[in-house]
Amino acid sequence: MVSPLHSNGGAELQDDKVITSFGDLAARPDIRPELLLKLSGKLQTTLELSQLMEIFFNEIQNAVLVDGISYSHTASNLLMSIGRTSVHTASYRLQSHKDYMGDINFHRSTRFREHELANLEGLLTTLVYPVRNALRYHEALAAAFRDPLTGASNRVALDKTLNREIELSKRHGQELSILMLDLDHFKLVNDEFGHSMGDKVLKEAALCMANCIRQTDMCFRYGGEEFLIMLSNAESAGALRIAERIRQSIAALKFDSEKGPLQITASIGCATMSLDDSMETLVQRADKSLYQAKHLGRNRVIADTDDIGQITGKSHVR
Ligand SMILES: Nc1nc2c(ncn2[C@@H]2O[C@H](COP(=O)(O)OP(=O)(O)OP(=O)(O)O)[C@@H](O)[C@H]2O)c(=O)[nH]1
Repeated sequence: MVSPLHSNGGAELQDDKVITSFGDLAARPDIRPELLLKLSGKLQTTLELSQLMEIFFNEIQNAVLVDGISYSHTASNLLMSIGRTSVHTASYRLQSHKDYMGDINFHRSTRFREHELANLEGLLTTLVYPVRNALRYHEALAAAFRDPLTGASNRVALDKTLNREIELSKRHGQELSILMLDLDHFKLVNDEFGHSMGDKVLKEAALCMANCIRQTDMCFRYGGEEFLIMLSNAESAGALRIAERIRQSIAALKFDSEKGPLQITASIGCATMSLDDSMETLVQRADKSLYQAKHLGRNRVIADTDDIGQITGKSHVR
């Protein structure tokens, strides 16, 4: 089902003219079945949403000229646009039974005529099932890269992402830092408060990390109670500030249980990329700093700030 949200909206409507390059609109036939068939066939060739939208955008030009298309599905964090935006917009919601499948906007510098809107609606019906399949594919992919307990990205995602980010940072001469974080004495939480409290603590701690970093940064569950946080565009002083913010916000968490209140702490090791770093050496240095933080008494941040891989023992605690 395709539901129109509104059409030709916006404060800047300029005219109501039929665009001349479209020829004689009155004589133009409605969408031919062959076009729908061809479009449907092409839309079945991919499960990538961006490719679907690109195919759709290119193919519909044969029936209705549009300057651009934008598509969004907020719950899946999907937002994409093809072509350019313009003052006139026709907006539709894609829905299959009760499944919401996103909003699509058509943009054009001239107003859409009624029969063009009817044509767009006809064309949109070919998009509904391909978009539904693409969304399912996207969800499956996202789930494969996410740790189900904490919602943080998993190790599979880490290998892909951190390697790429290191390469990009080197190419663009940008700083990159990582934090290795380990919850302190976490075994005691499980042993004294039970495994489900342990799980709750892990979830809340992961939320703290997510809330302390930028959208371009990423948090990965590295192992049981160990996390790796990738800070793009962050030099060592910035990374230390973020690490300290995370440490404090985890230390401020309060949990209630039948066995009484519970508070936890975390130890964090920081490492900032140098030009000869690989993913392995960068992680190793952060890990060494983390080890040092544990060794020095936990609940602290230690940075490996030099280029030769020695731990400086720099501690920033409270
Ligand atoms: N509840 C819960 N516990 C987990 C999970 N993954 C790992 N753990 C537990 O985390 C604990 C980690 O214990 P240790 O490696 O000894 O570390 P620690 O007690 O935090 O001690 P330090 O790191 O030295 O401060 C183990 O008891 C694991 O069973 C999980 O998904 N849920």
